[in-house]
Amino acid sequence: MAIAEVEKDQQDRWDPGVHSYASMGYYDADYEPKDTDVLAVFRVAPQAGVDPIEAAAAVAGESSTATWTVVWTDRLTANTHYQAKAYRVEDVPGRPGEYFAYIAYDIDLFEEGSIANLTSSIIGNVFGFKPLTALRLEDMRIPVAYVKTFQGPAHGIVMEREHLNKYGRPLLGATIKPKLGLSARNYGRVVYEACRGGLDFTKDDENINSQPFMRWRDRFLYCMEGVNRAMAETGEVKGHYLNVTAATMEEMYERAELAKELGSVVVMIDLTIGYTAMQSMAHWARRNGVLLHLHRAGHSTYTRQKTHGVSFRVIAKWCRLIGVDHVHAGTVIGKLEGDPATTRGYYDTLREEHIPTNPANGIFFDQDWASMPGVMPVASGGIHAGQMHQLLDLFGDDVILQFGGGTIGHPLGVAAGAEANRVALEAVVKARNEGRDLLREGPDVLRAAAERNKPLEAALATWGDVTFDYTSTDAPDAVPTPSY
Ligand SMILES: O=C(COP(=O)(O)O)[C@H](O)[C@H](O)COP(=O)(O)O
Ligand SMILES: [Mg+2]
Repeated sequence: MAIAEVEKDQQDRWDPGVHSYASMGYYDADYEPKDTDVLAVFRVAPQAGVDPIEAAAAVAGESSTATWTVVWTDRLTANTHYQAKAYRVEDVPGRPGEYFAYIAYDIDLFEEGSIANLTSSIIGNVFGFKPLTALRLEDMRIPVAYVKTFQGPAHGIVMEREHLNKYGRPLLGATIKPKLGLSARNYGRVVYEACRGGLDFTKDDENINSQPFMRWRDRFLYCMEGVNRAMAETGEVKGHYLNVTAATMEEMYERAELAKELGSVVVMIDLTIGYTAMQSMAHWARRNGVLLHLHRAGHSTYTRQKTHGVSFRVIAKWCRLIGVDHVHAGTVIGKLEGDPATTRGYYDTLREEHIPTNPANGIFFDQDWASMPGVMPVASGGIHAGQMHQLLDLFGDDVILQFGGGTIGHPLGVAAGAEANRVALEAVVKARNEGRDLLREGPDVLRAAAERNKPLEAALATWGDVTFDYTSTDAPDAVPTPSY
């Protein structure tokens, strides 16, 4: 069924049959969004011949109350109240055939504190709608009234630093490699070496759960042995993100309980477990005083392409509401996708209290978090000590810098790899605090530190020139600041 054309649709709103979504009230250019509305901006690519306004109205309709034909039961409801309204439709600069559709949803459409419910509306059916060739959810404004119905981060950045007693610098971590195949005792040895060498955290990889080569209970025991020995030696709080991702909630709770009993300061989940499971684990983490790390496993399948899917800035917002303490948010300079401006937008979304509209960073709406604590972003994926000055310049202090290969691949061993990262970090933080220009002087600062530290010297010699220079797939469009 083709969607009817707006201008030809002269039927009465309640005549049976198929009307344009616009004429049914899902487009209203005069609508003034209320402070309590949930707002969304979609990138809409209509099929040839489909009017962009009607496409936007269809997105509003299919993501709120509408179906393809008039239904008389609408008249049993306050239908104009419940209808989402597309209130602005604009060309995307430089991208013919793509439009930004701004849509307002009344807060009454959503269950309090439920990302499952929010997403079943906003990204429920509409991405498969035939009149569109592609659709992308670019950004959302979550109104304070709705923010207040969510728990938010189990602890947040401030409390995490207090638990760990670590201030004034980024935290350091490493993902244990190889990703799969190590036995539990060897795995625990890597944890110990990396933590005693100077890292704050080590981490299970996203696909480490409970496989035949290493069952979860054995992993937990040997990892915590490594963490405890490293804490005793260094006098610092250390942690290993014990991944509790499993097939059922019951199994995840069982694993998390053992992690807590063994004294772990942190547990980990993967995005693949789904929003409801993430929320359950965030509540568990708050109740039990254990930090919650989230690996965004799988996100690139729907975040990376500019024309279809969901921007990671929206996923970041959902994660803050859900209540994780850490989430991977990109490195810009590492092995995985990350446009600098777009990535900055993710970091702001996770950490700041109030984020103003900023099209240069892909931020379409003002977002007020109403004192909800910030999430610690994690920069991870193909980074090494030779980039420490760039990482500090890009992300500042409230970030976890994770070097998996860049610790465990060190030619002098795992502890040396960790030490190289810690020495590099402390050298660039000191230089920054002395007012030196990190981007210009960073390489000299690192070289000077390497003269007094063999592990850093070896790290720079091994990886100093390694970069991943590829074109980003998701740079922001040149959008003028909206004035909704
Ligand atoms: O295993 C790694 C990194 O290993 P290494 O440090 O050896 O490259 C993580 O899974 C990625 O960082 C995920 O990507 P993102 O952080 O972008 O979600
Ligand atoms: Mg990984």
